[in-house]
Amino acid sequence: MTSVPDVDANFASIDRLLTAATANVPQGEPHLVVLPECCLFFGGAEKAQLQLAEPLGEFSLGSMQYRLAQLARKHRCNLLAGSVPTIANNGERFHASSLLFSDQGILLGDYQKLHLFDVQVNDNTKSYLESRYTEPGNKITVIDIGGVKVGLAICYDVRFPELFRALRQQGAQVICLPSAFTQVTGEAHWQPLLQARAIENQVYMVAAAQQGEHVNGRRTHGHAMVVDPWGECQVIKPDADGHGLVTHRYDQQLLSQVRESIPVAQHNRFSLTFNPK
Ligand SMILES: O=C(O)CNC(=O)[C@H](CS)NC(=O)CCC(=O)C(=O)O
Repeated sequence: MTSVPDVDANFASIDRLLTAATANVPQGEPHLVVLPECCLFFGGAEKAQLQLAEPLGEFSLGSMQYRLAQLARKHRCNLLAGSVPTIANNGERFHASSLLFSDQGILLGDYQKLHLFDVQVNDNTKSYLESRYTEPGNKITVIDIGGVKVGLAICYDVRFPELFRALRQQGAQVICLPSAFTQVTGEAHWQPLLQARAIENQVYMVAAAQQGEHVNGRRTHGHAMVVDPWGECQVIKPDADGHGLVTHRYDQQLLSQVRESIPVAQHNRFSLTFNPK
């Protein structure tokens, strides 16, 4: 997507994309659609995201969350909304939350971005300070969808392989990575990072992405793709307005075969610790 700082306009784009994404899905098969980071609001003032933030809908859904749930029901797909703002610290900050809705519109799980992008980049933005308004999360999330374990991570998280190893150790077979990579870092690092995480953990990486030039002049890299556990990539072909989708079928046999032939989980001699602050 090339999301804009206009929630309604992004919802209209998502509705159109979901129509296309679900057109050829066989009845009764579990289907997961992954949207990019900041799918509902991107390219505006960062502070605006704070104003949009809703409480995490554990008991009742906020209005953006409700609309996402309705879309999941309408299109009969499990829907991962890559990072929407949820309230943190009594409204002083927000979490970049990934929310996973079932095809019945039930909130199945959530994840808050753990690693924040406070980074200097040689582009027209120069200096990114995500932690200005965003509160990092403190948990790891793996969710079962139709018998397949789906782990969640967001964008800059992809540079921290320990998170992905932890997700694999918690059973992940698919890892979703909604992203808004910068054009400069994306050109150099996006695909090799995705392939590395897929190959070393023997998982599918489903990497949705913002792409193109946004209203505030920010440029994102795009090249959304699915990488299979062998490292093979299926890359998106966006249409003229920068939107697009790529579809891939989950192959349990391929995953098992890769894990059996190269048993890294058994050979690994390191153990992990996670320090939530
Ligand atoms: O700020 C927002 O509105 C939404 N958030 C983002 O776009 C985030 C944080 S600025 N982007 C990234 O994490 C890019 C990572 C990246 O490009 C890399 O790791 O190289």
